[in-house]
Parts: sequence; structure tokens; C-alpha cells
Amino acid sequence: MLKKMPGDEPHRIISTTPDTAVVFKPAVVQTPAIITLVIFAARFVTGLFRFAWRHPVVPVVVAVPVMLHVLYGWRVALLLVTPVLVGLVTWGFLDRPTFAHWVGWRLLAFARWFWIYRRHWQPVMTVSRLARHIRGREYLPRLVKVISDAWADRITVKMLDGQAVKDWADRTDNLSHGFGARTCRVSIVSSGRLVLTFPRRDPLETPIPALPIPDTPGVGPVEIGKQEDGTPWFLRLLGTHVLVAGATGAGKGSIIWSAIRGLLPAVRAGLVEIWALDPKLMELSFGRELFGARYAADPGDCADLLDEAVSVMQKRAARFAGLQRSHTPTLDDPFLLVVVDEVAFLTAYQHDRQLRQRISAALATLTTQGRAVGVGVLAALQDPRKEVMNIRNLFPDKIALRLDESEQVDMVLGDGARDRGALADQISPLPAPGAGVGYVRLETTPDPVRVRAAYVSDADIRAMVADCEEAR
Ligand SMILES: Nc1ncnc2c1ncn2[C@@H]1O[C@H](COP(=O)(O)OP(=O)(O)OP(=O)(O)O)[C@@H](O)[C@H]1O
Repeated sequence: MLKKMPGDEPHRIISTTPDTAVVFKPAVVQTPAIITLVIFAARFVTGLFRFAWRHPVVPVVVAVPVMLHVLYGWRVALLLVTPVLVGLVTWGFLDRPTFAHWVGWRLLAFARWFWIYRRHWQPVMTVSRLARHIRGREYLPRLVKVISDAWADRITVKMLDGQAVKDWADRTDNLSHGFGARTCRVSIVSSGRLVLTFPRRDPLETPIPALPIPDTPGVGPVEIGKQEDGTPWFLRLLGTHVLVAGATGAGKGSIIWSAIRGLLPAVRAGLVEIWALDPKLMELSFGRELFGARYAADPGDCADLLDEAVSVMQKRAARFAGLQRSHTPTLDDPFLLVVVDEVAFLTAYQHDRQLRQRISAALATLTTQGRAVGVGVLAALQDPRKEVMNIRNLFPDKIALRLDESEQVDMVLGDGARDRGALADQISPLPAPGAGVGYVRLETTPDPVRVRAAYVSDADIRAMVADCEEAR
């Protein structure tokens, strides 16, 4: 009675005697009416409390004026409610962020829960086959709560027992179209619970101009651009190695140049040295004055420069042994960032086998031992296949810009990254909406984050060079 009892289904019943009616007897359990009423009342009250707990602002906004009206009449209600409304509007004007945090986003979350997610939940779950029908009974994953902010709606879902995150990750297309969003990201919060993120707007859809050069020298995470939620994207370079992969024209240069730009004050202060390897002779040659003697384009010179970096690293390691386990840049021991544009030119397309092996060995040594002694590698490449770059796993932090094939996403970011929403193969090939857009997967966070690097134009690089020369 409370739930539909599964009876025998007529299509399964076969009569062996011709011309006899099949007797269909569904199982019926008689329940006294009072028990039914008590259960309904209990469910109603629990639902009311649950609702008030999840959407506390809504009952206050709706229930209080109604109660005042019922108890004291509409005049008193209006008299008491008007100053509160005026107060709220003033609060919204004077301090938008706190108003949005405490009232605005909660009301929006309620509206979207009510109008979009709750209303479409059952059809979307059924059509995308995330709901199950077993013996006539429908089992739906539970929509636990909706949180909204300026960028996206985040929906906490209790999966059905026995469901896997992959079941959901495989249906992100169905979910995003079903709920009218552009994309859907799936991330796990605890056993059996996951969060679906539906962005409502895209702060990365237009190019970001070059960020201002920081005022103070710093080697901490460098601001490169924006994250998909509109917050600044900081990339750590000290104490790690970063691999940037992207097809031609994906905007690898904008990440390299934004990193150099962010470190420029520290370069001028002597806390950072940037060593540039530019085998393609295109990207870094434009600002080669910034690197002084630490610039190489010819493969032989690149090998020499890498060997020198290895030697610096080994000398430091010998000095630091037993004294310190991590490195803080100083004037005597600055952070040394080796920037390699199109690393495959040196490791795969180089026809001199000996040189190729020497370069690969030096890069492998730097990426395995460099970070503790203040030597980092920032490398860019187009083709992420293992044959081209067999040391890609030695880079703890990875960035996938636009890639040509979906299989390349996991090659760059690691297994399961595409299932978790890193759709680097779907980034637009047009420069305005797609160049510099990518997904970052850090050593410490398995969930890829969508980002866009600021575009450092030729004029910006020229200004950086002029600035540095002036400082010298
Ligand atoms: N962050 C960005 N925002 C907007 N446009 C960009 C950005 N980065 C690059 N572009 C545009 O895309 C074009 C290609 O960029 P870029 O040369 O850096 O790509 P790339 O990945 O280094 O390509 P290649 O591997 O062929 O050198 C640039 O000329 C510029 O117009």
C-alpha cells in the first residue's frame, strides 16, 4: 500500500489449458488506515524539516510574512516586512559578496533545485539509464542538495547501491543536456556520494590579456590566467616540474610566457634564473635577451645547457646533503627553471642518436632529482605519445591544452582524467575561444581543473625585454 507491491506480471503467465482465463492475483497487504495516516504525517513533517534544513533562507522569506499576515493582518505584516526588505536591498548594494553568500546564492540554489533539477530529475535519470526498474519498482539516485555560486551549480547525489562513478562519468553528455547545461563534471566526495558540477557561464570564453608583472619578487605559485570558476589560476613552479601538451596553435606559448612574466621580478632580483631551450627557434627566441647566455636553440647547445643544469643540480645536492631537504631560493642558490619549448625536437625527432640519448638522460636526471634542490623543468610538447616523450610520467604536474584525439587526454593527464571531465579534445581550434584553454592535473589533486592562460603578446614580450634591460 505504501509502496507498490510487485505482483505477478501477466505477460509472464502462460496458460496450458486452452480457453481458460488466467487468474491474476496481485499480492495485497491490508494496512489499517490509521497507520497509513501516521506514516504520511511523519513523512510530511520529516520532509518539512529536511527542506527547512537544506534551504533555510526560503522558509524565512516565505513563512515569516505569511505568519505575520495570518496572526496580525496584512497592514502589520507589510509594516514589519518593508524595513526588512529595504535592509536586504541596502545590504545587497553596499556589500554584494556577503549578501550573495548568505542570501542570493541560497535563493538561486533553491530556485534551480525546484525548477530545474528536481523537476527534471526523474526523466533525466530514467532516460540516461541511471535509474533502475526492478520487478516493477523504480529506484532513483537521490538528489541530496544543490549549491549555487556565481559560476556553477553543484549537485550532491547519493548513488544507487552498487553504482560506480564510471556509470555517471559515462553519461555526462546526457546529464548536461538533460539539465540544460553546457558541460557536466563528476567528482566523488565520499563513498556512494558524488558531486555533479554544471557550469552556468564560462569566464574563459574570451581571451585574457597579459597579467600585470608582479610588484614584488616572488617564487611562489605564479599567476598564469583564470580558472573556470573565474578565480585566478596560480601555477607552482618551484618544487615541481610541469609538462604542457597541446596541438599546434593550442597556446603553449601563452603558458610559458605567463610563467616567465610572473617570475620576472624574481629574475631581476637574482632569485630565479630562467634557462631557455628553443629547438624550434620560434617561441623563446622572441625574448632571448631575457635569458642572457642561458639560451640555446641548436640541439648540441641544448644538450650542453642541460648538462650544465645537471651539474649545477648535482653540486647543490652534494652541498645540501644531510643539511636540508627542500630548497629556498637565495642569491647564491637561485631557483633554476629550465624552459624547453617543443621538447620532442630534442628527445624524439633528433636524428643524432647519441645527442638524443644525452638530452633524454639529462632531462630524466633533472626531473627525478631537481625539485628538492631548486631546479625545475617547464616543458612543452605537441605529441604526447610515449614513443615521443617517454619521460612524461616524471612530470608531477601536467597541463593538457587542445589535443587532437580523445586518447591523448589520459596520456597527458593520467588515467581516468577524461572520464573526470578533462575534455581537452573538445576545446575549440579557433584561437579566440580556445587558445590557451586547457585542463590542469596537479600531483596533489586527481580532479582536472579547466583553466585559461593569459595571452602574452609580442608587444608584451618586447616590453618585458625593455624593462629587464633597463633594470640591468
Ligand atoms: N592564451 C591565449 N589567449 C588567446 N589567444 C591565444 C592564446 N595563446 C595563443 N593565442 C593565439 O593562438 C595563436 C597560437 O598560439 P601559440 O603559437 O602560442 O600556440 P602553440 O601551442 O605554441 O603552437 P605551436 O606549437 O605551433 O608553436 C597565437 O598566435 C595567438 O593568436
